Amino acid sequence: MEVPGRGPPGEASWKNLSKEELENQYSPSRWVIRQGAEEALRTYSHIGDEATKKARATRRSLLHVPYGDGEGEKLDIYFPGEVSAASPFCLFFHGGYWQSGSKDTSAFMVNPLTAQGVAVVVMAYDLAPKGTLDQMVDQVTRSIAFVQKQYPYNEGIYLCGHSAGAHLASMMFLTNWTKHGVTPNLKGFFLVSGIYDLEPIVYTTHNAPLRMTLEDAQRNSPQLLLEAALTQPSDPACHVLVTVGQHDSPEFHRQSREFYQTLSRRGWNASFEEIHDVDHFEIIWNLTQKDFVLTQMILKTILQEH
Ligand SMILES: N[C@@H](CC(=O)c1ccccc1NC=O)C(=O)O
Repeated sequence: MEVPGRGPPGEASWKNLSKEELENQYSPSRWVIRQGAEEALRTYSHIGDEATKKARATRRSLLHVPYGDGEGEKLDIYFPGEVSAASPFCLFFHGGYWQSGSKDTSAFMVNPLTAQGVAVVVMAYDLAPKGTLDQMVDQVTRSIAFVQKQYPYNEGIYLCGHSAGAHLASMMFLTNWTKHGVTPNLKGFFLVSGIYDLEPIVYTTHNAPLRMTLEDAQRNSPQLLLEAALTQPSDPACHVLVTVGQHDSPEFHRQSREFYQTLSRRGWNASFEEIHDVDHFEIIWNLTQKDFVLTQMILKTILQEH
């Protein structure tokens, strides 16, 4: 598909980018600085794989728990050492442009969080081309409702998503929970290097398996939906941390900044942090480290509130 008509001159708009430049801006691996693109993607999978093996070997867990009837609708729950149904829960949504990644290689944050009394849930959703954006959003919604029903005495549910996973988490700002029979005890969002306006993606090669039309992209863009919504935050105390890596591309920076601004205007208790000296992948794989600045921000937010 051709990139649509150019935006107004002078306006910093993705519509003024050439097709090649748009592809570049939305290819995170081309922006890593310490490795080549391929090597960065391999390191990301390797660290995810090792972190998951370590989490499964050292933490009490429930693996491949069905949250729905679909074949792919499974999640893993990792518990803190002190077994208590009342701990806070952090749900992680992996990235990979809605077409790659797996819960079985995404337990990055499990060890440092469970060590501090936080249960971590890593969920799987149906990747494209099997799953559509609408289905993935529905799966994420149902996985959260499932955790709330299983652990009604939780001390808060926190959502953390990376890249495409941050998009899926941020669609929850717009969920009407009534048809799910439960309102989750949502206390915070950690949105990491996310995409909140899907329209530019329609014109990149990433859309080949997704097959999003412009309407699909708009219906699934929290940036547009929140701008148009008349809704207020369901819980004004619920904290939203929008973060982006210093070495993420300018378009990723713009997406995060604009989404943070919209959340603030809509009355959400939001903050924005550019994480120093990390790229799109380091920002997540460093969550395996308890001393990483973002791990500390997440822990501080969760532990302050209960
Ligand atoms: N082919 C993509 C891969 C990618 O974007 C990605 C890989 C792993 C986790 C998150 C990613 N980005 C967004 O979801 C790239 O250019 O880096």
